[in-house]
Amino acid sequence: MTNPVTLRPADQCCYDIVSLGEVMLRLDPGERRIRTARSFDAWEGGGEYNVSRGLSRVFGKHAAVITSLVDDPVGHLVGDLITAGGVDDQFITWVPSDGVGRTVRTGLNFTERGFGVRGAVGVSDRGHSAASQLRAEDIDVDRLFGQLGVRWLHTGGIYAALSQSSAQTAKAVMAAAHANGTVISYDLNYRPSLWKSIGGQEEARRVNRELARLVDVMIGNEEDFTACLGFEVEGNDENLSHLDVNSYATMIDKVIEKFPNISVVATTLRQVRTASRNDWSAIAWSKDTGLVRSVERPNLEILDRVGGGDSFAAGLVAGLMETGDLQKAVELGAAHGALAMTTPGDTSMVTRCEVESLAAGGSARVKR
Ligand SMILES: O=C(O)C(=O)C[C@H](O)[C@H](O)CO
Repeated sequence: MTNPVTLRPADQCCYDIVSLGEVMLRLDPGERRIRTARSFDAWEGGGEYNVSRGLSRVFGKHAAVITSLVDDPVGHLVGDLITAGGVDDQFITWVPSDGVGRTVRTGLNFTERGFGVRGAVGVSDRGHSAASQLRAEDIDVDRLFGQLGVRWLHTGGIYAALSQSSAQTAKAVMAAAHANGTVISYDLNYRPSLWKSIGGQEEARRVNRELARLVDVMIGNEEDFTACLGFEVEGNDENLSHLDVNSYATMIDKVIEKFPNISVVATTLRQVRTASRNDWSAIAWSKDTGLVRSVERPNLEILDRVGGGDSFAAGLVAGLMETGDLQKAVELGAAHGALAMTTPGDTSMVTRCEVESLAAGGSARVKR
C-alpha cells in the first residue's frame, strides 16, 4: 500500500504536526443557553488548533501551534489551556495589550450545544484579534520548517477568513512548509459569519481557491466544497437532507481535475436529524484507492457537535502518518469524530484505545 502523501522521516523532524490558526477562549453555558446563562465553562478551541490537540492528546504526536495571543490574563488563560492540551507554545506570538482591547484582543467564542429540535449556536466575539493580525514576518518559518522540521502542517478556511492579512500569512506559511517537504492539510470549514463583511461567499471562493493550490490533503464537510470552492454536489438540497455518495464521488473528480496537486480529499457526511441525533460517516479519495468510505453511523447520539470535524481530521492525519492506508485512516477519523461529539468542548476526551476499538466495530458496553 503506497501512502498517498510523502512524509518527512520522523527522526528528522521536531514536530509531527503544526497547526496555523486562531485559538479562542470558548465560553460554554453547559445545558443552558447563552442568552440566559449565569455561568460558563472555559475551554480553548479553534478549528485548526483542535486538530493538533487531538493528535497530541489522543494519538501521542509532537504538536505545536502557530498563533498569536494578547499578553494579558485572558491571553495567558488560553496559553495555559494550550499547553495543558499537550501543544507546544513556542510559536505563539505574544502581543502587548493596549489596555482595553481597542486594537488587539484574544477572541472569545460563546457556544451552546443545542438539544433535539434546538440547534447548536455559536457566537464569536473576535474582531481585531491578535491571530487575525499575525503576519508572516512574525513567524520564523525557516527555523520551524527548515531547522526544526515539521512532518505535517494543518490550517484552513477559518484562519484564512479572519482578515486580508491572515490569508496572506496562510499562503506564506504554506509555501514555506511546501518548500521544506511538509505535508499540508487544509480544512475548508466555511463560516458565513466570518466572510459576511469582507465580500461574502464570492471572496471565500477566491481566497480558498488560491490557497488550494498549495494543499496536499483537502478536508471539508458536506457543504464546504460548494461554499468555499464552488463545486456543486448534484442532488443536494438546501437542507442537505439527502447525501448521495456517488454525487460526492463525481464532485471529487472535478476537484482533482482543477487542483491536481491534491493527493487526498476527505469529507465528513452529516445528516442532521435533530441536534442530538445525526447520521455520521466519512468518505475519502486518493488516486490509488479511489473512493473509500467509513462505517455509517445512523442516528449517532451527539452531546456537543462542535469540533467533530476537527477530530475526524486528527484521526485521518494519524492514520495516514502511521499506516498510509486511506481506508484505515478514514475509519480512525470517523470514529474519533463520533467519540469527540459525546463530550462537551471542542476537543475529544477519549483515549486512542477507545478510538481504535470503535473503529474496529466495538460497542458501548460498560467497562469495569
Ligand atoms: O469559528 C471558529 O473559528 C472556530 O474555530 C470555532 C470552533 O472551534 C470550530 O468551529 C470547531 O471546528
